[in-house]
Amino acid sequence: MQIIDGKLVSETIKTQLAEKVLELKALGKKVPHLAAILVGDNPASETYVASKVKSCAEIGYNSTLLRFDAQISEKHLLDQIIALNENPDVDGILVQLPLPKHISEELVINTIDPGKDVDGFHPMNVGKMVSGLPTYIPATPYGIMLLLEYYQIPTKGKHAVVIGRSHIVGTPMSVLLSRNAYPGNCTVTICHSHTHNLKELCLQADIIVAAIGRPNFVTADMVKEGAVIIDVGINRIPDATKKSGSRLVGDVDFAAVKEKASFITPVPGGVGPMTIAALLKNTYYASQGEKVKLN
Ligand SMILES: Nc1nc(=O)c2c([nH]1)NC[C@@H]1CN(c3ccc(C(=O)N[C@@H](CCC(=O)O)C(=O)O)cc3)C=[N+]21
Repeated sequence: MQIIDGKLVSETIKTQLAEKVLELKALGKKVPHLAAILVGDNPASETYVASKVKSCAEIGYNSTLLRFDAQISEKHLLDQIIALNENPDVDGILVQLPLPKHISEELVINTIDPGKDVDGFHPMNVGKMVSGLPTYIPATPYGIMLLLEYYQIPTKGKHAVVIGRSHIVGTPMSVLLSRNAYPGNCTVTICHSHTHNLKELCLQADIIVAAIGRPNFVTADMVKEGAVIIDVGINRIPDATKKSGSRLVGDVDFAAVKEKASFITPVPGGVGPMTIAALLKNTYYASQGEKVKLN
């Protein structure tokens, strides 16, 4: 069994991007600039946005963090996005989700210039991804594809079971795993809350992508010997032994499942850091007027 080191791979990618920034600087060109919008004071969102901004600084990108309180009007938020769309110095725009209930996520995403939509959530970019055209790929599935490639994990003809059908992870992941390229060419089963025979399907899986948002959802009795396990979960659970009073766990019972897996991503240190690395790659492409080409 091999533990997939997402922290290491993300650092490798960040080092490559930092070198590209130095090249741009040497040519007297502008460095990539990511603008992040954070609405409200959800502590998890604050942590994620802070680590995105910190990663930008580490590799030499510019970043702007725009913070608004939860009561911001939808109109005012949309005006901010339009200003970023029109600002030629800004290459990538990220609106941290979830948003307060009075703001339409759909309207917000539709307002972002598709050329600056480094999250890959705009319907035009989703459409391109589904059509197999170069575009910005949502950061979490993109990060997982980069991990599969880095570890040279075989995917052709494999049965991949994706648990969860969100627009951010499960749906794009299933599209990417079934595309005609490497990584890809999997036979994909996408499971969700209405799936009856989840355990049987999982037992047939060569690759399981768990993106449900429930701690210890995938247990050892659901996993075939030698399966590849990708854990997208980020669940904070109470832990009295920790100073913070809580600890981070994924959707997979890591301790038991790792005994059966051929490859497994830990939480933390697996998919999470890769989400940030993939976002930074998208931002680089956006700054160069390019789209992501998955090999
Ligand atoms: N518009 C938008 N784009 C996003 O990409 C987006 C979002 N909204 N909303 C929330 C989710 C979540 N997300 C994570 C990023 C990094 C880690 C990460 O670095 N995790 C570390 C640990 C972090 C910790 O200790 O809390 C790890 O797994 O090792 C996790 C989760 C991006 N998201």
